[in-house]
Amino acid sequence: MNLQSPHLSIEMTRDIFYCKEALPLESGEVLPEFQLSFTTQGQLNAKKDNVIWILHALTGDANPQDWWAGLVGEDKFYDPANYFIICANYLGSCYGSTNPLSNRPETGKPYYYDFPNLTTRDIAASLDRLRIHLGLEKINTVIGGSLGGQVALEWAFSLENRLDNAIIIASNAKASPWIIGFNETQRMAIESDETWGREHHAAGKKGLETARAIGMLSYRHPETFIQSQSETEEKRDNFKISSYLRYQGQKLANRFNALSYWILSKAMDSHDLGRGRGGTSNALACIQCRVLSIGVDTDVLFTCEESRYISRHVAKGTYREIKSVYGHDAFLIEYEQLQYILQSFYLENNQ
Ligand SMILES: CC(=O)SCCNC(=O)CCNC(=O)[C@H](O)C(C)(C)COP(=O)(O)OP(=O)(O)OC[C@H]1O[C@@H](n2cnc3c(N)ncnc32)[C@H](O)[C@@H]1OP(=O)(O)O
Ligand SMILES: N[C@@H](CCO)C(=O)O
Repeated sequence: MNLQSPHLSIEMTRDIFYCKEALPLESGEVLPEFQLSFTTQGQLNAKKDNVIWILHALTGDANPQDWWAGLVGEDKFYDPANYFIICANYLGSCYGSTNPLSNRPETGKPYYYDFPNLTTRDIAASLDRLRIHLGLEKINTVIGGSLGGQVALEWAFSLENRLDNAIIIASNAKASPWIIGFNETQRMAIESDETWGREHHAAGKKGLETARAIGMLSYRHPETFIQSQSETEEKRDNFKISSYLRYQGQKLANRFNALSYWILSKAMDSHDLGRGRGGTSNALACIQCRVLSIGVDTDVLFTCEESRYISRHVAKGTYREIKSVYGHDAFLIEYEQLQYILQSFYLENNQ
């Protein structure tokens, strides 16, 4: 009797894609070369129709089994036994892809503050280079939340009939002034760090702590904190929420880089699927694949209305909603609802 699980053979592969061809950016600047760190799990099937490409949010990395553990992995909804699952760290991010701390090919020294501004369209274009390198002519699904949803939507537009499904969670077709405002206050916090401007890998680290604390307020909902951070004693100072936000700031600053945060938050701000394409409604109408747009009822950053807008304007759109106390970040937490919504979507479309 063979008691060995077939899943034992499913290992995650970590790799680096080196692109030696220049990448022209929307800003007019050109990246002469770049690298992307990426992971794959599972195998491409004979029909080559089981590619699931996962797109991470602002501070995620190429390992969705880590930050989307309830959805990706053995016996999870996206099980490598059935799918060929790919996730790449974005250009600009500090988890193994070309970012402001990478050496500039022309000088051999880090870019630091000269790293070019990126847009979600540029990030999608860099991912497409990786797709071509891997020889994938067809993608079954691109799926991502927040910044990941913005990049997924851009990529869905340019992939045309090479993509079957785009799943866009807690995201939008164009950054709202509200989102840009939140990101601007976070960049102001980074700028006010006296180390910002220095050519050092830790420049802006203290400012990044404050930036994350501000960001956390927008990633949650007042009710989240009523439930988790309310005081049980009468107090005049040293509130739980204060230590929570300080802790979250330190936790992020210890694992992420302020220059990358700056670049990726700017990419989020400049996101506009309709730029140069006659506006968002025209651009959405050109997307050929099925689009499942998922909102979170308590998301105060990317509103449900922005998610509904996507499904209303694409040719083959579906809207679903997660009910949660967690606000925007519910897409990283509410696995049961996500799984139910995804399962229904694929079943409704006979997949
Ligand atoms: C290499 C890498 O790390 S890859 C990147 C992984 N991360 C990502 O991809 C980003 C996406 N993930 C996230 O944004 C988050 O992890 C989420 C949304 C999924 C969950 O957020 P969390 O911070 O884990 O949850 P939550 O808001 O409940 O905070 C819990 C933490 O706050 C701490 N905490 C809670 N209340 C307080 C308080 N009053 N004072 C101080 N600390 C507190 C808890 O002890 C816990 O600490 P821990 O993270 O060290 O275990
Ligand atoms: N919590 C997310 C940002 C909001 O989508 C992240 O850290 O990537």
